Formats: sequence, C-alpha cells, structure tokens
Amino acid sequence: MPTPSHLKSPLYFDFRAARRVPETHAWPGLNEHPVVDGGGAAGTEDAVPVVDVGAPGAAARVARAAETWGAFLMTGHGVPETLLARVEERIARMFALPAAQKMRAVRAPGEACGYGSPPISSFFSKCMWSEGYTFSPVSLRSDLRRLWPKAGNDYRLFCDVMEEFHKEVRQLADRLLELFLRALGLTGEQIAGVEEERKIGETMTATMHLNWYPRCPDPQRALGLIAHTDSGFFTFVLQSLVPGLQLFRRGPDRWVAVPAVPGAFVVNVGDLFHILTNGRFHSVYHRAVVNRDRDRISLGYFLGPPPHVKVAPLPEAVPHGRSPAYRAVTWPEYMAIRKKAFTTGGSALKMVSTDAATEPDDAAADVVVDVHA
Ligand SMILES: C=C1C[C@]23C[C@@]1(O)CC[C@H]2[C@@]12CCC[C@@](C)(C(=O)O1)[C@H]2[C@@H]3C(=O)O
Ligand SMILES: O=C(O)CCC(=O)C(=O)O
Ligand SMILES: [Fe+2]
Repeated sequence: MPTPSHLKSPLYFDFRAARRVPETHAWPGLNEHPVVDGGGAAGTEDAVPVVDVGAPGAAARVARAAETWGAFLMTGHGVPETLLARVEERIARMFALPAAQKMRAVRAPGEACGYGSPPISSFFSKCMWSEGYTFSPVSLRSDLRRLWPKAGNDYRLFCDVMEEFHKEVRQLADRLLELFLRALGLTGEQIAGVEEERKIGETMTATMHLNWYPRCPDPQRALGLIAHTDSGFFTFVLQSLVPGLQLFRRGPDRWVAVPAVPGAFVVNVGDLFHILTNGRFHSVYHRAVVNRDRDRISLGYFLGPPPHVKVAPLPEAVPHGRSPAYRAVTWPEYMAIRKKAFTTGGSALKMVSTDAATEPDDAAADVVVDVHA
C-alpha cells in the first residue's frame, strides 16, 4: 500500500523553485506509448471529434464520439468566450496566491473539497506535478473564505465569475444530458419518461476542480495528472491555450494530444455514465502532461448523481433480451470500489459488471504504469 502523498510531503513543494525533478516526482514508464497529434483534419483516425452541439445532426455526432472515443471537443455551446477568459484569469490569480494562503484551504485526508494534490494522488507513491483546488459551486462563497479569510476584492471577483460560470454551465449540462439520451436512441417521450422516473437532470450535482500545472524543468520525467477515468456522469474540461490533455486510444496503443481549441470544452464520459448507458458510451482514460516553458491551467466541471442515488443501466440501453451489464451503485460506493481497484491493480468497472458484460472493462488497466513504484 503506497504512502499517501499528503503524508509523504507534509511541507509545501515549491514548484517554482525546483531546478530539477526530484525522485519523489519522477514517474517511470511515462513514455511507454507514443503520443500523436489529435488536431488533424476532421474524420482522420487520430483527430479528436469536434461536435457543434447547436448544429443539426449533433446527436448522431455525440453518439459516434461517445462510442468510439468516450470524449469530444464541444463547440456551439453558447457560453460566451469573454466569460471563459475571465474565469481563466481569476483561476490564474488564485494559483498565484502565496503558498501559506493556499495551504490554509488544504484538503484534509478523506475530504472531497480543498487545496492540494489531486484526490487520486493518495493512491500513488509518486507525486504529481500539479496543484488543485476542489469546491462545490453551490457553497463557494463560504468555501472560498478558507482561501481568502478577509474576503476582499479578489475573493469577490473570483466568487462572482465562478457563480456566473456555474449558472451557464449547469444549464448546458442539462442540454447535454438530453443530447446524450437522444444519442442513445431515446425518443423525446422516452427522455421525458426517464426524467420523470429517475430525475437524473434535476438532481445532477456539480463539483469544480481547478488544476495548475507549473512549468517543469524536465517534463519527460514528471506527470501533471496520472491516467484516470473520471468517475461521475460526464465532465466539462476547460483547458487554457497551453495543451497538455491526452486521451488514451487502443489499436495501436497511443496517447492522443487534445488540441487547444479556443472557446471549446472537452467533454469526457465518466464511469457512472458508462454504467448508465450499459457500456455503450464508454469512459475515457486521460492524463495531463506538463511542459518546460509555460504554466498550464484547466478547470474540470464534474457532473454526477447525488450521493444516495443508485445508478443502474437504463433499460433502453440494454439490448433486447439481454440482462444489464452492470449492477446498481451509488457514487460513494463506486469510489470505494475504485479505491480497492487502485490498490489491487484491477478495474473498478469490471468489479461492478455482471455476467452479462461482454466488453473487457479491464482493457485499459495497464495504462496506468508502475502505479506503486
Ligand atoms: C467530483 C469529483 C470527481 C473527482 C473527485 C471529486 O470528488 C472532486 C475532484 C475530481 C478529480 C479531479 C482530478 C482527477 C480525479 C480522478 C481526482 O483525483 O479528483 C477526479 C475525481 C473523479 O473523477 O473521480
Ligand atoms: O488538465 C486537464 O486537461 C485534465 C484535467 C482532468 O482530467 C481532471 O481534472 O479530471
Ligand atoms: Fe479527469
């Protein structure tokens, strides 16, 4: 069992002062798979799908992207670029706060929200080349007082812009959920029935996680964020114009670098959506790499069910005459299973699959190299 990184390095690691990557932050096997450019001409094999969600035919494009990639670049979403630019500016200012101020908001072991290494880092013995801050957009004014105890202008501007962003993006999430369900082949009437029965859209919760990847003296040895699938329904990722997000693809195994498209969100399918769609839309392994010259910032807007709600495959997604491929789980139950999977090297999705599952859910288990090195 690796030592959780918050115990290994109780003191703040000053990325700015680092002239080399210390052993604590050096990951073996990072370059095991080639990296290819995902910004090629639309339709070519490695080109990350781009879906204009406001255009006719969007449902079919979402279906193809979710089935083959588990991710796509979303354009035509209607969130103003000026708002996205303000969001980025405020995030950059937050990460530029003095270390002592950021550490006031440090995430306590087992807590979901707070400042520090990404939550997933507790499963690994190596440290990642990043810092992050997780908060709930519905309680941000009180949460953010931990970072800005005296409130003040920066606090107010940060909260104002994040609230505005949340308002826009939460509505977008409802639109995208409907588009995903249409992409699964459900009629308007069926979608209304699902919502009436399960209230997925109505109860969906949002969590925001901000990432800061400082420039790195030896990017080939360090890793911004370890390969993972997001655990919830789906995630909107806003990446700054400094690229660094990579998606894992099989046949042949490779990392596809997601191009930085101004104004676009990357949409990732998460594990609980994989379960909800009976594996038809699959969650995507992804990681973030760092670079020598420029800091990188990203924002993840994670959508998922409330903690007490069981997620099970939609009957409409299960082929006629077959049983569901996954059993029902709540998000916290799934997180506990994923924790076990990390410590045993297994696949969490496989651990919740039933005999009816045909897909090898451990297909990407060996993506995470040398986990406990
Ligand atoms: C809602 C959540 C998803 C997340 C865990 C969290 O409670 C808040 C942070 C999210 C994040 C961001 C970085 C990668 C990730 C795997 C992690 O360690 O924390 C995801 C989590 C997830 O998708 O499971
Ligand atoms: O930084 C990125 O582009 C990806 C972030 C991410 O995967 C996450 O926060 O879960
Ligand atoms: Fe992620």
